[in-house]
Amino acid sequence: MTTRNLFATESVINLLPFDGQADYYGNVIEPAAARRFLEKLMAGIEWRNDEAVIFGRHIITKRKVAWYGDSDYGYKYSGVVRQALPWTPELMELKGLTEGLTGVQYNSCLLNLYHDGDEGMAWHSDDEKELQPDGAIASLSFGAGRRFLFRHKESKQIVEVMLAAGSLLVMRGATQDRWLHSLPKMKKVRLPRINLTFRTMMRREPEDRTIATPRLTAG
Ligand SMILES: O=C(O)CCC(=O)C(=O)O
Ligand SMILES: [Fe+2]
Repeated sequence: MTTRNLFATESVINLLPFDGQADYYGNVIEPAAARRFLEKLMAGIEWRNDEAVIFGRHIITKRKVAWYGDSDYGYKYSGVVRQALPWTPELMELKGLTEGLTGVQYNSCLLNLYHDGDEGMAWHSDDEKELQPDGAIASLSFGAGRRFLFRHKESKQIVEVMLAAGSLLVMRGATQDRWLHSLPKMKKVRLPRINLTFRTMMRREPEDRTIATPRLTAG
């Protein structure tokens, strides 16, 4: 598939005014290739509803998720340990592209499927202890353009970006420590969006190979 590998780094913009770095690379995948990736990911990923027990209630989200990674990762969620699924060819290709652009190696990918604008993700930080501290989290978007917000934990300052199909956003350094982020609902959006977040998990002992999934949130 055609991807734009040569990318002018001067067109990368850090969206955050302080306390972190959120590099928006804009579109790194041509529109036609981004559409093909969307179709392949829609059909080829083992999507499942996110679920958890919160305050004793069993919650199932409309949003779907999937977890892929190097062979030996698992994560524990609601008392259930799930294994990372092995990389698909599309995910390997996108991982390679992302690694080339960001200069970081990733060992896992959390995928989100928002069927339409009624689904989103509430404020959170990706600061699970199993993630490499201050490690980069690289987010590729396909399908419907959606708003993505940052909110500073102390000043409450908001930063907004529109995540277009084929675009790359990389959160680095102190970003998770100092800022929350969210994907607000957009009622007018009727088309699906798929988001891939490449992450680096820390290696753990075999009996303790667990990671946390992102918080269960709206959508
Ligand atoms: O869908 C997005 O762009 C955000 C996903 C996200 O924040 C996450 O999976 O932790
Ligand atoms: Fe996140």
